[in-house]
Amino acid sequence: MTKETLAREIRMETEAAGHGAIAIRGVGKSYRTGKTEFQALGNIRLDIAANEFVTIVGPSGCGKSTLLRIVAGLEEASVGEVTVDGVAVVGPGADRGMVFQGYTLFPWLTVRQNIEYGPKLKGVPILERRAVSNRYLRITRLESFANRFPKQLSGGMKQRVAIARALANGPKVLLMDEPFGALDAQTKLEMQEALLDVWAKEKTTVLFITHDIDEAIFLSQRILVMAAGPGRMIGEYQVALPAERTPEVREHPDFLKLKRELASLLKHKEA
Ligand SMILES: Nc1ncnc2c1ncn2[C@@H]1O[C@H](COP(=O)(O)OP(=O)(O)OP(=O)(O)O)[C@@H](O)[C@H]1O
Repeated sequence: MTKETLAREIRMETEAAGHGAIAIRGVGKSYRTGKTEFQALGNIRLDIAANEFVTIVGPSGCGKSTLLRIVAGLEEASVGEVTVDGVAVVGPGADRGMVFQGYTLFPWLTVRQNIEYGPKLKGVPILERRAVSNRYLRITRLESFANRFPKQLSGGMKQRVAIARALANGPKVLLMDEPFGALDAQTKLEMQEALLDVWAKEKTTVLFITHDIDEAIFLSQRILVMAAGPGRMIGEYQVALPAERTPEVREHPDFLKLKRELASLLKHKEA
């Protein structure tokens, strides 16, 4: 190996390692209502590697959304710090794309205009913007709907536009809070496969929240279980399933075993 090749490999590895790595360091969050203080999150410590797909599950009210909003920079931690590639999060940023439940599309803009909205705000020239929207229309299989308005789309399509719009900003991290919670069962399965496809192509880091254990196992490389009082991590599971998640993976003995373990842990916590 020549010196140049070695230098290039080291550079590539360093760049890959520094692309969307999240560090959550001693994060806590308290809310004050009148004289009472409520601790929504305890002392959360968590490292998410660049390009990792991590899902958080846990009972309602355990602080999943609060944690995600802190990583997004939409809410401030009471204590502790979050960094992305070593840079402290102090507010929302284009390095972190967000997709939430429900469709936060601009109803007065077409699908293409919704996708190009972020790049346009950043002053990306029209031809470049067009190339970006073409890429994400293709990846999310929405090419023939580019000129439709959101109200002319199905729920699954709208959610695909929301994902395409988040990706069009070139985020290193995709933060998803129950993005498929409102979809019917069949569309949800299609969206899960579409998301894995996008993730494989775009190499973003994904932090995903869901109530659906099947969804968590199907999508993730790692699953974290949270409990309330105050919100904290009580379990961590590596998902040892084939990297390529075909529908058959749902019948895999390891899938079913993990499903039973997670269900039992969550049931115990909610009792
Ligand atoms: N702005 C706020 N003011 C006061 N309390 C809040 C606020 N936001 C969240 N909480 C409380 O913090 C706790 C965690 O809320 P959070 O929405 O993070 O839970 P969650 O795990 O995402 O729940 P769900 O699964 O139902 O969405 C809850 O008890 C909630 O009532």
